Amino acid sequence: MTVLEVTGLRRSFAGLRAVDGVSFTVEPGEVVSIIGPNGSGKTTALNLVSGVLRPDSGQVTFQGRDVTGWRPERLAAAGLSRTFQNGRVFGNLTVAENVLIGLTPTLQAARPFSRWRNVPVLRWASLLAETAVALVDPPAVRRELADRQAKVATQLDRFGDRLTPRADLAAHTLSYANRRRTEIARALASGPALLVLDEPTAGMNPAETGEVLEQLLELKAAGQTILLVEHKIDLVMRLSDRVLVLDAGSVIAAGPPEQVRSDPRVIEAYLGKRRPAVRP
Ligand SMILES: Nc1ncnc2c1ncn2[C@@H]1O[C@H](COP(=O)(O)OP(=O)(O)OP(=O)(O)O)[C@@H](O)[C@H]1O
Repeated sequence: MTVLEVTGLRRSFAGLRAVDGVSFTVEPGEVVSIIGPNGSGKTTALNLVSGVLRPDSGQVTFQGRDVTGWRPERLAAAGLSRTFQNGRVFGNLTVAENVLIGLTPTLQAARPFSRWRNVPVLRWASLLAETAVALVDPPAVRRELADRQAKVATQLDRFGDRLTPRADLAAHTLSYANRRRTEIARALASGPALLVLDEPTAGMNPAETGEVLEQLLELKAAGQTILLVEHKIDLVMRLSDRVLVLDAGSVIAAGPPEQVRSDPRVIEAYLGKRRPAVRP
């Protein structure tokens, strides 16, 4: 079954068409990258897919379900996790606690009636049940929490010795690259059907970028389906099965990396905009 199907997605800001009729699919096990010049609508497209923004029109179908307009936490529980362009971790929580948060959508014993959270009247019952369980601390919840610790360790180990020795440090003490790794580990913790990454190597030096690329290639080899926005073309070329090129909110090219790279419209979109307007 197609993991993600986006049809005719549109979103304007004060008359500016940031995303203007974008359609694409992501199949199981695929890595699909969205590239394009600055301001072409890449992050807005990710925000529409992951529920951070509501589309003006168009449809988002995730694993066969129409999820258009769903909030990010509901999408996370359904199996769509994402990271953000600037890296968002809770600075005062430890690295392990940050990753633990990523497991919240998968909790069952500790979050009874969590299905009711999306029903306006019943969500209070769900919150009350959660509070009661936290106060009583039954054995099933304790077992679930112990199981979570093991899952956190697995996620941290994914990043070699970058995160595991720092598991108990507050996230604000980490280097920028390690904060980004923590964010990816958190997004992966719930075992998402689709991992959405917004510029996972932004602000990283070439060595750090190469390391994250290797980790993403490992994830891909393990069958993880990924949708990403990225500016670093070498990484996109090595990682992607398909590349989607946006310009001024529209898809101007889509296909395998080599095909897209030599597409005259893509070269024009990139190089045309870099040419100085006035020559001395
Ligand atoms: N919340 C907002 N309010 C107003 N305009 C916005 C908002 N978000 C995005 N835009 C505008 O929409 C257009 C697309 O922005 P977007 O951030 O999606 O582009 P991008 O391709 O991700 O850019 P970059 O590569 O620089 O991150 C830009 O012109 C931007 O200024």
